[in-house]
Amino acid sequence: MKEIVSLNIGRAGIRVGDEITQTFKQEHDYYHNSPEADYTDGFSTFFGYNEEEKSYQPRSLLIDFEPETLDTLKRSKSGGMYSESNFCEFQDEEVCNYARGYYTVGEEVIGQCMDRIQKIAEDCDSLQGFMGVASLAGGTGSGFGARVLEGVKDEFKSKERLWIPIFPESWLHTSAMSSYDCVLGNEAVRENANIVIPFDSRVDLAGGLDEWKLYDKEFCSINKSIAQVVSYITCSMRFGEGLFCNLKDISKILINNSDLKYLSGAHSSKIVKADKENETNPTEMLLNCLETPFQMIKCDPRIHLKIRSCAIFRNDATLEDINSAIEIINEKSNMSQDWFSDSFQWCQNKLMPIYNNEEGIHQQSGCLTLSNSASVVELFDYIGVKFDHLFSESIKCYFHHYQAEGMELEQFEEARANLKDLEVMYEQMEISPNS
Ligand SMILES: Nc1nc2c(ncn2[C@@H]2O[C@H](COP(=O)(O)OP(=O)(O)OP(=O)(O)O)[C@@H](O)[C@H]2O)c(=O)[nH]1
Repeated sequence: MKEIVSLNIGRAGIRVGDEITQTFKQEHDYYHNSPEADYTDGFSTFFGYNEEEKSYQPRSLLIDFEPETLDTLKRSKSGGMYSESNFCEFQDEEVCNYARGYYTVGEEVIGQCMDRIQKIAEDCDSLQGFMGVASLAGGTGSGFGARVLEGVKDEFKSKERLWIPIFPESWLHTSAMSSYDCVLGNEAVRENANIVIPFDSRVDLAGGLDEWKLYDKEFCSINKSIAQVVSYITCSMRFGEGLFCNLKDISKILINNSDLKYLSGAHSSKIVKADKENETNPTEMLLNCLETPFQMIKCDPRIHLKIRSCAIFRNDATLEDINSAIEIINEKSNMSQDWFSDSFQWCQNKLMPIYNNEEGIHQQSGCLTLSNSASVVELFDYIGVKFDHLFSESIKCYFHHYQAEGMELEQFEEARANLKDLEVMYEQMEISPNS
């Protein structure tokens, strides 16, 4: 299968990236002997054989300026999966905000970083693209993440760029300037990625993932749920057959206008108990995916039009059950009949996600929906209002920190105006979906 290079930038990017890697590894180990899975081929999508170490290693680059996150990872249980070639550490530089990450500090090291990415890409037989994860609320994730994404776009023009930006929840902000970083970082993602799957730290996934508690200090539950969603999206890229056999398929199926490339996920799942007592049927799961608590961005999905949408089932339900679930949703959702039949696609993968807790390893039966939907406007509105709050004051709060790094007022105004334009584009599409 064609390879994907993972780029995990800043603290959140590295921690989420590690959770994704662990999830992949667990699934591949678990299904190693399954006749349905092509282990060796599919495993190579995200893992490569390291001749020196004589072992498979994640095809990832974990990038940070502060040693703490990487040091903690190296000491952790999963640390042994990586080798030094996975780490890109630029120590002793405080990044603080987008401007330092993109310009001052970023400028000094982007060359080295791109050399490392180039090297990983050269080791691939047939690279299909990149999958980046970074928070937009920190200087490294937003600013240096933007620089790396831009570099990847320039150097690997024909390759796919799937970006997973993590948007902050206000009380988790590490810096008062996060609202600026978020809008500036999002502007770079909008311009340089070709598929964007945002995660919103405000979401309450408790409804969807009742085994996990949200807002634990170490972000374990939200990181696990992001990893689960990525596991669904890449399932066919790793195990074959399904909707998204490569990154290009995501664009083909869900993006009909390259300006509208933000995809909203919703996920519902249940641990499969031996007695099947707790089992949730596909209709219930699909209906859950239309409810607010199951969304990856905080929104009411029922009031927004979905331009295109798909469902990925990972369960052992019969085709009859899935078809009847889709029929029921067709009647209940806000999709018009014509539009639904043209644009909705689904697939089933019988290899279920693996869930690990103190009681052992379990399979999870679940469903993910991924939609190109105007509901993302609710997220844009949230970060836009926060930005305006800081920026509209006559003193333009904190702007001098960015100016000191060489940024100009016009860049702020442009990023904000482009965010507004994006909102308007989605709103117009909602009014006339076929235009
Ligand atoms: N989902 C998730 N969010 C996190 C995690 N760690 C930090 N965050 C959030 O990410 C935002 C800050 O981004 P970080 O990734 O810590 O910062 P950074 O990109 O390393 O940038 P600097 O620290 O400024 O150099 C804050 O909103 C944190 O609450 C994590 O493991 N998972």
